[in-house]
Amino acid sequence: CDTEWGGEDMTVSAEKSYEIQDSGVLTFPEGFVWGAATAAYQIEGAAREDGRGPSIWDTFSRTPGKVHAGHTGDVACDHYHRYPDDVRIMRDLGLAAYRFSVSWPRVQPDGSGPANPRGLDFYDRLVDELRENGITPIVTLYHWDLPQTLEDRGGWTNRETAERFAEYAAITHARLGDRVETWTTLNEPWCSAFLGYASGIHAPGRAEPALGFTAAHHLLLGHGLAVQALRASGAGKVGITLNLSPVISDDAEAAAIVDGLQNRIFLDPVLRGEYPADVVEHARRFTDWSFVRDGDLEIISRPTDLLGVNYYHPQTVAARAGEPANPVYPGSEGIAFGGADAPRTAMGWPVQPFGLTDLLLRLARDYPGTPLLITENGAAFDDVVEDGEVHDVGRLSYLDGHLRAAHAAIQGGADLRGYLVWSLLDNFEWAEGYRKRFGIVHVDYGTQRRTPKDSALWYSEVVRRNGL
Ligand SMILES: OC[C@@H]1[C@@H](O)[C@H](O)[C@@H](O)c2[nH]c(CCc3ccccc3)c[n+]21
Repeated sequence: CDTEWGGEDMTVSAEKSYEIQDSGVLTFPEGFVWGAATAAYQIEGAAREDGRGPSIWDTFSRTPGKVHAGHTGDVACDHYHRYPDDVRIMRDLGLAAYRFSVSWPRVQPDGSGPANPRGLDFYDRLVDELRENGITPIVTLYHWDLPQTLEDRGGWTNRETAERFAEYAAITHARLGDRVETWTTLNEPWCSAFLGYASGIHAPGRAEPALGFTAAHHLLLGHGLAVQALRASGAGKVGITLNLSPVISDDAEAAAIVDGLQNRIFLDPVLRGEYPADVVEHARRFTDWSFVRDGDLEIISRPTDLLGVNYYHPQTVAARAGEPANPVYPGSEGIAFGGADAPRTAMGWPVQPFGLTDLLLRLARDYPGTPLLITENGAAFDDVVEDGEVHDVGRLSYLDGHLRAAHAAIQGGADLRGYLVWSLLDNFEWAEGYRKRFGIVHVDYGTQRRTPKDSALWYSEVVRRNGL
């Protein structure tokens, strides 16, 4: 594959530097962590129960036209009440770990001030249920459900939100830290900033390119302040989860712009303590970066113990004169997106497992010393329940290919510690609502019946064997 990286000469040789083994037995390292991932707003429901306050996704999903068919997270998978059943499914599948997010508006309904004890009580119950079933909890503190009250004050475009986030982190760790060892601060700040504030595609639905950069910085500052708060509270392992995509292009300049806006704008501040110079320059037409204050980058780059990697597919781009900017990549005029020659998932995303190997090897090369954890990888396909079974061959094949790609990266020297499939359950897929299913377990939203799909049964075998 001819993958171009941005910045220094990152061209991966045209010849692959690795081989994805597509047959035979593959064994993962001893202690490799196998699990699944979800997020609060996507599965919990109970949107107004036990004192939970409104989040920007409660507001956004009620805004006409923003979410498919006006779907909301009011009920979702009713996980708030059905979590014992869901934990039992994970136990029966033999999963070792479960990544879930804590709902900030459950813990602090207005995003600040004293904790709502009943909100924390739910996570107490969940963590205890997981540990009683031999499953390690991995907590995401922020998976997009910002308390609406904070958005009313500017949300992530307001620096104070970063400070509120650190307070929320401290409160949550104080309650759960004796039983939760692994914490990630943010899930995908790129989505929060560039889907939420630059393009309006996600909550809070603001569409001003400049705000994407301001929000990105305050999200990163919130990450750094939360890391400080977690360390002060005695946290074990702390990290951040980023959605990262290798960029495939014949045009090095287009590749560098997209790689910078998607990947390096977050990787470099967190792992190198600086914004990439080419991105700073590129964004000058939108922002003067005056929101960056002395000392911010030192806070943002506080040492962490792991990097959560969410990978779904590469970005294929080409230079094309006259192409309008892609709103989630401010300043991308003249760059055409898409065009990968590959099978597609139900999201229209290309199935290109080699992109995961390329990504992991690039991280190992450019950001050495940071243990990696695949915190999300998975696929949506249109599933059908037939006689109580779901033969999701497309998803099973996607997962098989990506596990082989992950194994190739480990063989190539990547320090990959685990893999968490997205997602345990079919759930609320943001702007797509419930029409896109990523779960290895099917959810009938009318009855709330769970049905492990063929991919779940296959994955359970992979976990048992620690390999393919
Ligand atoms: O779209 C599948 C999953 C979401 O359900 C997760 O909540 C989120 O963490 C997540 N990130 C990505 C890649 C970035 C992306 C997210 C949403 C829409 C388009 C791209 C895919 N996913």
